[in-house]
Amino acid sequence: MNKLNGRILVMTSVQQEKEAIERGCQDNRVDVVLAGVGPVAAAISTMKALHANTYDLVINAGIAGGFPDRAEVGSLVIAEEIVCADLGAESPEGFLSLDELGFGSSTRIPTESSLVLALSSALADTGLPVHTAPILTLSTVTGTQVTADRLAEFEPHAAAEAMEGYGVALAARENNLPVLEIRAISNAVGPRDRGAWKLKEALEALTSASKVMMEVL
Ligand SMILES: O=C(O)c1cccc(C(=O)CC[C@H]2O[C@@H](n3cnc4c(=O)[nH]cnc43)[C@H](O)[C@@H]2O)c1
Repeated sequence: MNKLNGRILVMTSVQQEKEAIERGCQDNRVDVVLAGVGPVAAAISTMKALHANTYDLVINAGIAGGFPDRAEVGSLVIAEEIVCADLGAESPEGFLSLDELGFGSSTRIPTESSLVLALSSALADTGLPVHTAPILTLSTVTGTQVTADRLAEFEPHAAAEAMEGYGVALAARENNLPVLEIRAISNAVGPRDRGAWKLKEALEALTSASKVMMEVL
């Protein structure tokens, strides 16, 4: 696969994630920028970064919750699609996305499939556990089994949830740029147990993924 000829913007929500990524990718083609937490902060920060400099690819990278039996703690998930999972309306029949409500603004943004394939096979070749699946974006971290089950049913193939992907992807789309989302799983999606989050393992996986990313892109 040809290496990407151009500059890469990596958006990450918190400083620990930024540092983990920078440890893995010391490459002058790459800027790692703090997005803040949540889709709105991420969209605004990404737009600002894209106005300040010229880039050819936008990546959202960080830690995430993994759906049990779909992505284990310590594994990596590469988004084949970025799905905004809480923008819409509740109804007695279940959640209705913005698309279903007919507002015409898609809550699903595809990622760059050739890069997803190249990156996931390179990560698998290095022995890192990697899944390719939709990643959900939510404004609220799931903290109950009821919500976890609802989301797992809403998007049966989603492997992870995080809080920034959709915001970053909207800004990339607005600038006609391809987007990727790469997440290292720190915790299971389910009843809140912040003490059980494996931050060190997830941040190490993020560093390993960043090294491979720079070899591939
Ligand atoms: O407390 C720390 O030391 C620390 C170190 C690194 C990262 C954090 C974060 O809290 C990052 C928040 C970031 O992580 C994503 N995330 C992680 N797990 C989930 C989840 O289960 N559901 C949704 N989002 C998750 C999210 O993108 C946050 O922005 C703390």
